[in-house]
Amino acid sequence: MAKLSGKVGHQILRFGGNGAGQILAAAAVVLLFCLFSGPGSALFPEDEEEELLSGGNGKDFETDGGNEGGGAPAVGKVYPVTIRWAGICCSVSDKSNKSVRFLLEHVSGEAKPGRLLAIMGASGSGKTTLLNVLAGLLEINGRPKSSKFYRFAYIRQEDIFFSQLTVRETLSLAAELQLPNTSSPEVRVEYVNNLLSRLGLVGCADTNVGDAKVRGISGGEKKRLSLACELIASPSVIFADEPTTGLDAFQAEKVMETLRQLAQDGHTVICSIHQPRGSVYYKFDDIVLLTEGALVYAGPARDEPLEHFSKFGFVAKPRFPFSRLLLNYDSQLNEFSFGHYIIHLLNDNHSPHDCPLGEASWQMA
Ligand SMILES: Nc1ncnc2c1ncn2[C@@H]1O[C@H](COP(=O)(O)OP(=O)(O)OP(=O)(O)O)[C@@H](O)[C@H]1O
Repeated sequence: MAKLSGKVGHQILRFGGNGAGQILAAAAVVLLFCLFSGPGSALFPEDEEEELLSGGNGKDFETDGGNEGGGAPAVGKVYPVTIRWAGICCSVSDKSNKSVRFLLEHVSGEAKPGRLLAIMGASGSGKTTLLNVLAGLLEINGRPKSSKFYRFAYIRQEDIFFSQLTVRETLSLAAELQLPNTSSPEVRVEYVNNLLSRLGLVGCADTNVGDAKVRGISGGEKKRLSLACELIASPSVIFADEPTTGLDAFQAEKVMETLRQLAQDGHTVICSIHQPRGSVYYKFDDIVLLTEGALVYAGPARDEPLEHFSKFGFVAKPRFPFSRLLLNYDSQLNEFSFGHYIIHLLNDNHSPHDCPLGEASWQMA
């Protein structure tokens, strides 16, 4: 069984001030970019990790494709990577080590290149925990976090930028630090222009990023700028933790459309999401549904989960054309979001502990 070793991640740092302080702050930002934003996400094979991690149920975490020849892949080239996981467990113990709480129990699934996978479930169901396990930020089945055979990007809920740089300056700085020294300034400028265009950031390219005090670009633009900075390292896999949190419907849809586009460009994209609107939900290719750390569905998105659950006698009614299946639970109308729909099913008939491998274990009482 896994022990949750705590989250490993980038630090959140803010800089401000004027004059010399500003220059020092900018220098600090450059240094921090080197430390935290460089091709740091790009991890390459270590001999001891060539053997795939193995748990009680056999292989529990496995990747196909990637950088098989070893060494860094060429900049700009995205190597297709499939990630499969089975029997993932994750637990935390209290300080005295007397009681153990399972955050994930025997969770399985698959993420493929060219497809956008959403990890869905109610608040506290284990979405971020699973994302962190898959991204190698937590221990897996009691073993230290694994090295990856491929480049990956992790987009956090909080966006970390130097507020007084423009979008173009932010990307140029990231490109300066991440592209090989051999690339000429002209190549880097063209690279940045391409990224601005690909991520829909041309219109705000010369706007300051801004912060809570000084208005800058919108939340959705910040999220797309985060993606743009990460894309410089040509990640095979993109992890995004709740990428639509805090965004209005329009911006949320634009961010998800960008992620869908990146999947179509060959990246394997995995995001966690709490309660997507119908218009966002229909961008997903695959979903993993969790409740209380247990898997209740892993497979194609769209109408297939509904068909799956209808086999067990559960039917969700549409309310709006663009948000069917995906509403908050409304006891008067008896309509459910996916998360609540599944919790209802579990509470009535099962405990999550009866659900080791999703589909196979689902039987109506
Ligand atoms: N380091 C930790 N120590 C103890 N409990 C933890 C730890 N990390 C997560 N948890 C607990 O595990 C459960 C799942 O957390 P997680 O953040 O994965 O949920 P989530 O589905 O992403 O929720 P949300 O949608 O609210 O972000 C929660 O009850 C949380 O309190």
